[in-house]
Amino acid sequence: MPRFKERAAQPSTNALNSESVDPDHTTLIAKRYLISRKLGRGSFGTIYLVQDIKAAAGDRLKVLKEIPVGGLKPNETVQANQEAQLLSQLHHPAILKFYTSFLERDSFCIITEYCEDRDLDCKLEEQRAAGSWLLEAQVTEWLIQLLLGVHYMHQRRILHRDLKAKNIFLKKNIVKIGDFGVSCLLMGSCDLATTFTGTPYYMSPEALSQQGYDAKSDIWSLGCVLYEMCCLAHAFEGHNFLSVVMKIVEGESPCLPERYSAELNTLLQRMLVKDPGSRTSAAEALRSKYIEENMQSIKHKFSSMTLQDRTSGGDQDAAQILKAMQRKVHLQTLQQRAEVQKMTPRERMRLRKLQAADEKARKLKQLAEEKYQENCLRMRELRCRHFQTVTVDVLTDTREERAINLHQPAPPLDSHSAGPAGSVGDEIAAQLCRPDLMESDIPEDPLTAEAYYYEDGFESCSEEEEDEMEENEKDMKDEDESNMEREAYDTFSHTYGQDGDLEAMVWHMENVLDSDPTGAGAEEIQPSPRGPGHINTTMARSRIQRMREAVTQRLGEDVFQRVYNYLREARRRRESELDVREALSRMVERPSDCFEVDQLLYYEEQLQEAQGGS
Ligand SMILES: Nc1ncnc2c1ncn2[C@@H]1O[C@H](COP(=O)(O)OP(=O)(O)OP(=O)(O)O)[C@@H](O)[C@H]1O
Repeated sequence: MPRFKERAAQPSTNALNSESVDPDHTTLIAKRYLISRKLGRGSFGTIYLVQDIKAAAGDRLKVLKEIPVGGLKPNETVQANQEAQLLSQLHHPAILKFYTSFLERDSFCIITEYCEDRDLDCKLEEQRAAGSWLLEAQVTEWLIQLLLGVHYMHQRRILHRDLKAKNIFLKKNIVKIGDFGVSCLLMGSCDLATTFTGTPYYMSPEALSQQGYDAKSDIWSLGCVLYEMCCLAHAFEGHNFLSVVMKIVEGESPCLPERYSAELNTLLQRMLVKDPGSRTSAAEALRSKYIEENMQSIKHKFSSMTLQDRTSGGDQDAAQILKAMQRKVHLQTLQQRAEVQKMTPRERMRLRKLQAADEKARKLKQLAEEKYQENCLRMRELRCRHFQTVTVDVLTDTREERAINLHQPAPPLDSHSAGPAGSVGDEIAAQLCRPDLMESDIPEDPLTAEAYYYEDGFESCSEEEEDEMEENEKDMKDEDESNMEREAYDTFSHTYGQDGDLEAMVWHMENVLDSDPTGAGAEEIQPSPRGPGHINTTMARSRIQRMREAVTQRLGEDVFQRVYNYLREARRRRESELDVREALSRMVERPSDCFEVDQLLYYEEQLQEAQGGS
């Protein structure tokens, strides 16, 4: 029984069960997310629009994907959290931002960016309904963004496994691929992820014939999306699950209609090559002449759009200057980066240590300055108060007492604090200030504080430590690059809001266009095959259960059971597609409605096999 139904029975305690459960929208999830409304239901869980009350204004709308997981084992949770941590560190304008994930009341929750313009599937449906086509310029613009996003993820060894129009979102005409890397995170085992998350129409021949899944399989799916953008229909259609599978594995790849250029069609053919070894990669596709030429013009278009936005209602010169400054900062960063890359690992490590020391010294100096100012203020106050006391004493004390007060200064504390001819007030103030100094151990003088840190901290790094650190050099370099990307992305998105995506896209296009044209160093790293991995049968079962419920609802309990029993036997007897279609048309009005029953049987078979093999 899925969680949602269980939850509906106890509305007062759950915010995640339906649109109406939390009418006041007052229940906080994970202490920061307020449900605004339900967006839809997917094959794994339900999607909600939420308000992140801890986010900055203007950045509050996010999406919560709630996936019922039942009793996940602790090791499954740990693995999911590690994967989630990795995904949250990725930043690309064409990749739907994955913020975080957590477990809440037996549900695995994922928080992502919200795309108000819905998904590509909806967009294509609108075109179909209006009887119109997408212009090639629009198709190419989206395709380039998709290739950039896929290339970025493949370089980081992350596969999608379920690329389809429904997983591509639109935000102010920028496309964003959702659920990248999420299938493995949910399924625990990547093999099982391919089987249970892939959508048949987009699955590659090698994935369907169980010959493995790699980066090229994602490219096949992207080819299917390209075809769909041009023809508003699936690249491989069929009346039932098996006929679609047969067309993908054995049939001819379709061509684009003549209203699209031969170059775009050639690219499609390269993406739909049956043999994954001969199929194009995202990096190769991005280096093709057709894509490069279009990328140049899209880059100029995006650059001028951001410039225009900033100039509307503002000073054009200022925007030009801002743009030039941005470019300069970008170039300086690249230049500095190039210089750093020329250094030996040891030099780079020293530079890093110096930079870290500089930063700490700067902070200490700032702290010392603040303390210094604070002490000066307190000294002035004390002097002032003492002066008042002395004045009062002068009026009230006896003559002898006055003599002690005025002519016998207190013994100096030490040469440092007493001062050459310190007055009584100075001495008392010094005495009172001293405990502060001893307490913090930070020299009062800002310059001394700076030197103090270098003496104390920097030299304490031994050569052995340096050697050890050198081993981590590559990891740190990768981290640096990823930090740079994140900083660039954060700067773009925080400074320019929606424009940030355009700016970031231009930045990524420039990187691809400026990269070595021979392709050296641009090779995509094949995603690392994971070990056998445990099989998250809970997720697979939950996926099957949800599918069964959805089909039963559509066909009705009785019809579903009849179709299910018939298809199971027919598949076992290997009946021909024609016989199956005829038999199904006697049971239901539209045999195509049984597509998912077929798929369900396939899933059940796969799960049984996986369990037997695990
Ligand atoms: N980040 C998002 N921004 C806006 N709408 C979203 C977002 N994520 C999902 N949706 C919407 O929520 C609904 C369900 O989405 P979800 O991705 O779970 O299901 P799906 O794509 O239909 O199926 P599957 O689970 O097989 O991918 C869809 O209508 C989708 O457009």
